[in-house]
Amino acid sequence: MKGILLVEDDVAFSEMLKQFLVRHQYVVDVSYNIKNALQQLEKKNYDLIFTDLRLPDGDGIALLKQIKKSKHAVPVVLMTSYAEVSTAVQAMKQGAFDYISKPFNPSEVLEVINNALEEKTTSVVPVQEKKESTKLSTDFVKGISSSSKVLDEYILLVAPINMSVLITGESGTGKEVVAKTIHLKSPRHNKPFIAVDCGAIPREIASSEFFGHKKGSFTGANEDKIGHFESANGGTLFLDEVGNLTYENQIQLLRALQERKIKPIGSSKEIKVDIRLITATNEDLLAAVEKGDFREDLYHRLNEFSIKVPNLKDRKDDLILYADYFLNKANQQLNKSVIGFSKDVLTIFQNYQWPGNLRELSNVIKRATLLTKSEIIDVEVLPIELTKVKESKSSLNKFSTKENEKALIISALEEVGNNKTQAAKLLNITRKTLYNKLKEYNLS
Ligand SMILES: Nc1ncnc2c1ncn2[C@@H]1O[C@H](COP(=O)(O)OP(=O)(O)OP(=O)(O)O)[C@@H](O)[C@H]1O
Repeated sequence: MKGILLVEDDVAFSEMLKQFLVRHQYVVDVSYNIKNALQQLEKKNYDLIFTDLRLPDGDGIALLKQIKKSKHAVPVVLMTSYAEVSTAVQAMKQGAFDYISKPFNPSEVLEVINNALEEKTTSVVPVQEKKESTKLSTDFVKGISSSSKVLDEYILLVAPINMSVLITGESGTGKEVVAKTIHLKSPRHNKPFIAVDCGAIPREIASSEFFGHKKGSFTGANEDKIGHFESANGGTLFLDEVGNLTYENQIQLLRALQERKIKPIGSSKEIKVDIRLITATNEDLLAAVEKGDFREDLYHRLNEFSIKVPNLKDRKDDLILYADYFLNKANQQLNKSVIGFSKDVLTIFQNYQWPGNLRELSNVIKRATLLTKSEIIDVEVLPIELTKVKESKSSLNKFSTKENEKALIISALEEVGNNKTQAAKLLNITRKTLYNKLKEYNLS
């Protein structure tokens, strides 16, 4: 029987989930905090870890990082509330297998577990091998749509020039891939490319993360630490989610960029640094400047050249190209040999809005590749949000009276366990519109 470690401090909830998993033939241990979870992991080998994002002595991402550092290649699934989904997406970048939002849908829990366990047994790339590979690769696939062509042109134009580049675009459009490609096409390509997620750094340690510190300079500084600026020296520093920097960090960043020098915390010596800065955001930074949340001088310093990465829904000509690319990648990762997509699947792909952009496409294809038992990916292995949107949309067109709209909203809410965000997605309307309609129809 497969063993699962459940890390969750809500005792009632963890007990309920444990019972559910035990009923499905898993052996389950529960830890209520990170410390205990790490002790458990020392004692026993688990097949899967299910961890809450918020724990009394840290967050699930800290636990994830520790596990990834250790020799156990155990998949980690994060449990989040809906408000934390963007953090969970970041966690997946750090190596989490998947995340699942509370309240849970039982079949979703079992599906995620099956995927994670299957992935563990079919994975063909040993974790160790991945870690040791230091060569940076981007796997940048050039699109064929007109907006992709403009994107490629801009990348080639700016790469050789030492300008700061601000990359904008929705989440999952490929901003980090664009940043790496610029670095690889620049004269700095043999030097480090350091990517930092500004949204994931706790504000108390941000200065030390950027500029480093000396041993003993503050409680917990047990050894000297090199900051990201110094690590990126000679190369490129990529700051993702730059809009999340605190005002204080913005000032420090601006100073470092202007003076081209940094001083680690607790050190009296300044260090010269030569970095090229690339930043990315999915927020409207100009609006943040207008509101006074982001410094205007820093904005101009970062935005010497800007590149907007288009949404997937605006480059539908590229869709099949990327779908094929992600299918090949999934085949390699999962040791499968799926050859393509059914016609219906391609139609659904073309009609879907892809709010999660290329990342969502990649995830959908990976899951479908894993689930499919035939050589062709067909509709039944697509996640519900893709297939239901089609149905809901067509029924929305058929029924335009208020009564039917009300019925449609009720059925969408029932389908997603009353979760408003998911229901709005299903109905293809914004959450705000959904709330307005709930009020209008007295459906609280
Ligand atoms: N041009 C591309 N060629 C191949 N794969 C791509 C391309 N663009 C994006 N991807 C893939 O899509 C996924 C999302 O890309 P990436 O992480 O760069 O997006 P992002 O815009 O930085 O996301 P976020 O805003 O959440 O940080 C990754 O798996 C990436 O490998």
